[in-house]
Amino acid sequence: MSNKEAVTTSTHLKRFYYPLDRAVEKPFNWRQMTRLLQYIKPYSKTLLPGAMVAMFVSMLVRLIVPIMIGQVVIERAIRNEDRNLLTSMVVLIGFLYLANYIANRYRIKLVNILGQRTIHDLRKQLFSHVQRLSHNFFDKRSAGSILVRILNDVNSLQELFTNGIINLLMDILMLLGIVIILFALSSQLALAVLVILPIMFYISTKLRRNIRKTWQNVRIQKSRMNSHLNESIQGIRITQSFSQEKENTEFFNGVNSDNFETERLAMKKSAYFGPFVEMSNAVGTVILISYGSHLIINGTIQIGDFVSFAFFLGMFWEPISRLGQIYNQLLVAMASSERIFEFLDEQPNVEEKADAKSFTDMKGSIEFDHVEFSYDEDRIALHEISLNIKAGQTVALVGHTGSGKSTIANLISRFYDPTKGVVRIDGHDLRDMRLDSLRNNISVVLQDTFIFSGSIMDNIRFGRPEATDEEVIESAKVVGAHDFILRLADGYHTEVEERGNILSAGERQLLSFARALLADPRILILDEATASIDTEAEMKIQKALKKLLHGRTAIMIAHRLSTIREADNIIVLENGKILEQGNHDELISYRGEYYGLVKSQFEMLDVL
Ligand SMILES: Nc1ncnc2c1ncn2[C@@H]1O[C@H](COP(=O)(O)OP(=O)(O)OP(=O)(O)O)[C@@H](O)[C@H]1O
Repeated sequence: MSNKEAVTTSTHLKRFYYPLDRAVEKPFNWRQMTRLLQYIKPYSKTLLPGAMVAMFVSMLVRLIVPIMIGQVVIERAIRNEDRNLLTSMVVLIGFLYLANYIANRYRIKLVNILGQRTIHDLRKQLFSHVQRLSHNFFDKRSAGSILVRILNDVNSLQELFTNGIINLLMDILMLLGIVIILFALSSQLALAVLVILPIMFYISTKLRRNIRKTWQNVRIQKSRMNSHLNESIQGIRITQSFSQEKENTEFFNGVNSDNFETERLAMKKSAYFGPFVEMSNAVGTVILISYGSHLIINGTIQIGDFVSFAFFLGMFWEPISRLGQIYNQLLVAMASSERIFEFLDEQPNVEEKADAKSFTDMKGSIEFDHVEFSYDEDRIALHEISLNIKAGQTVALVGHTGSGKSTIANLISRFYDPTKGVVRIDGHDLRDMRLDSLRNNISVVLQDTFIFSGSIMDNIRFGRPEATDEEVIESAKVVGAHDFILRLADGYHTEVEERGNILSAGERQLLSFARALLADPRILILDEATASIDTEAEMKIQKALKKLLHGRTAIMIAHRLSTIREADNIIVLENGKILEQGNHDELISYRGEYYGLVKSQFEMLDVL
């Protein structure tokens, strides 16, 4: 089955399929390989030397023993019936094999630790780097595709780091050693036996390439299945609410069957390889026996050499077949590492200057000075925005969906930099300031509050990890969350699973207020939650809000008139431009867009 076939079997599943992560392997590239090897460098003085010594010991034993058997045991001890020599040789060979066993165990242990450490380091570096990247990086990618890189791509390097690199070295040296010895023992016999090598190489390369392709398909299918599962579980509530379980199951069955089919094919093809290597071995042995015995009879070689030769020939196919496997690993590693390095080379758009200053005692005045911004080159999200927000003021941003409200909030937190113009806080251009000192002074409360898995206590403490339990409880009391928290099974220690599904929308909102209050920011950005909250909860939230806003600069993306009315300044946006601004009374008397908005809300209430 070709790549294309495998991918299009379930065409309805295109959405679970990340084009970025398609290439499963890439041609070998030295520059990339050198970069990969850098990850082993920290262990070049600790784990690597031990593994190399162990590898050499084991190689030496495996090369010496067959020679000892041929030259000493057969040609001297047996031929001369020297029992003493025979006994000491048996003991010596026994010891050598024991040394080989110890060296192998030691090598495997060290190489495993080496592989795991490098993978651990790489994943750590990748995660902390990705975490620092700017919002625009995440805008362009699905969470699934980022997940695939941090998990699957890094995993696929593990095999290379654990066994691949050391085995590669060992197999190349071993093969070289065997060929030299075979020719030294009998060049005639070596030539005769190795005649099948090019044929075997040709067939095995073809076979391997074919097998590799089928495994590529398996990986693509697995990646799709992961993505589908991820989306299905995350979106289970929507699926159930639209009664789409049956369709969803059909989707899953589709991917599952594709996965089964490709895996079955891959297994079937892989099963040819082992017997093929054995077959080559058998052909080699037949040539060895027929031609070798002829050479013994006419006295060209001795029996001892013949026996050693047979031993080495038996050892010859193993490194050859393993080298093919390592080559595959290398190609897969090339594709994975290219994607990993692409992430690592990605620089945050929002950069911090080397001499960036910190805010000390931020007051919280905000200024937009002729700010223009676009997410994409072809669409401007904010046009020439100029506004002044005094420290401690509450400003409501009002406007139709897509008018640019969240964009303004994003620029204040410096999740993006303006394309033109300057955003200032306390008179400082944000681009001159340290990001942590800016964001430590800002709390963002989003409409869809993100609750992390952990206890209620941990979740409130998120913005200020050093806060004491008493401080957490106090902030929950201030925003009126204390009562509902006490009603939960374990109070503040109740475990809320990822996204806080056990809490109601209003409770989640109160929790996020407590979180914001505890962080004690100078600037608060609130994306107002609306629809899901009943009147009683809304009143509670309004009360909580008052406490939260007290003494801070607040930017509210407001939908409810009750909130907007209280704001010191209301900014009405349309298509990224400021249409009008002023307080409620001023804007009502102006009878513009805002007036229309208020009127339509009242009309709606009348209808109700
Ligand atoms: N990450 C993004 N990448 C590209 N375009 C974006 C992105 N976020 C928003 N936009 C676009 O920028 C414009 C302003 O969006 P913004 O989110 O600021 O609107 P909003 O007023 O907050 O809308 P809403 O009330 O629906 O939240 C819209 O046209 C939107 O499509």
